[in-house]
Amino acid sequence: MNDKDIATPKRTKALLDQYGFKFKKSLGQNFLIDTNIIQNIISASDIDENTGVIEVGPGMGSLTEQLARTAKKVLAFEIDQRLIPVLEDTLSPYDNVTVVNEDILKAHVEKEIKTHLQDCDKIMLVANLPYYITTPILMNLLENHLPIDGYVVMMQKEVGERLNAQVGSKSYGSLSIACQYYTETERVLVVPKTVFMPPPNVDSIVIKLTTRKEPIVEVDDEKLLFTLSKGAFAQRRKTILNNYISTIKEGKLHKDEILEWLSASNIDPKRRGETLTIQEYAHLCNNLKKYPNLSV
Ligand SMILES: C[S@@+](CC[C@H](N)C(=O)[O-])C[C@H]1O[C@@H](n2cnc3c(N)ncnc32)[C@H](O)[C@@H]1O
Repeated sequence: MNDKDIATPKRTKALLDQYGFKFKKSLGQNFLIDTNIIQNIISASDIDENTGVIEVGPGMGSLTEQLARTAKKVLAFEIDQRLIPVLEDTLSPYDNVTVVNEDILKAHVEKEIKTHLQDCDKIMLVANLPYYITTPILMNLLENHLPIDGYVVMMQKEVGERLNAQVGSKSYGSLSIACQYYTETERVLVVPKTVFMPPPNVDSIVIKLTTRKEPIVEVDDEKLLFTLSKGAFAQRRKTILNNYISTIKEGKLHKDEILEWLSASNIDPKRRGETLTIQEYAHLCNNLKKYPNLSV
């Protein structure tokens, strides 16, 4: 770190003035202005000179420049065309960074990894995410089984708590199940609003997700596992039976079969979705095929 780092109020303001840049709230533009937080993110990421890093939303390059100093290569996706000349300027000292001016939800990420990061031993995704699309970004990358070993990502605190929630807790839901199916999750640090320009309206958290080498549960159909866990939380206060009566096609007609399926999976129909472990959802998922009338 040095006094020319981008992640300081002084340098960030100077860049904003130089480029006449105005933040777009709709793109989740809250830039980091604290080098300590960036250092914490980098340390949690276990990056070394053989690591390839993917960054979503480099902004003006505050995190990117520190990643470029630590990793072998950085591949950054930035949707906002106005930031491209700023990044060309701020990242000019580094020849190991590629900036792709694309929407991360539309980009062909796997192809870009093959083109730019194929000679890296390990690939990490490290980002201060645009909060309005945290879940689609992560789910898209996880569901497509991209070759990413882990993720260290800043997001809205409430969403981070849902990703990392344990069974039975208030934040536990279908997002916790989906994330924990693919990764081991860990809370890194809670971040105050004051380290951003402009400060966001919500608190933030950095979460680390380590991709599992082997799935935590064996299921015949991953999508069905997530559909069933979403269905169980359709109305949090309802029992699992009542939620499945409404989410399963013609569930009212086939209530007895739903009861049979729950019983064959050792699930008490009066339980609520938040009390079921991922192993129990996997049971439900693998048993469903025995009940041809029950489709979701
Ligand atoms: C929270 S800011 C982080 C900026 C910078 N990394 C920092 O920490 O200072 C989110 C960044 O994501 C970019 N962004 C928003 N939506 C995006 C998308 N769909 N694809 C790629 N980048 C996006 C924004 O333009 C912005 O630069």
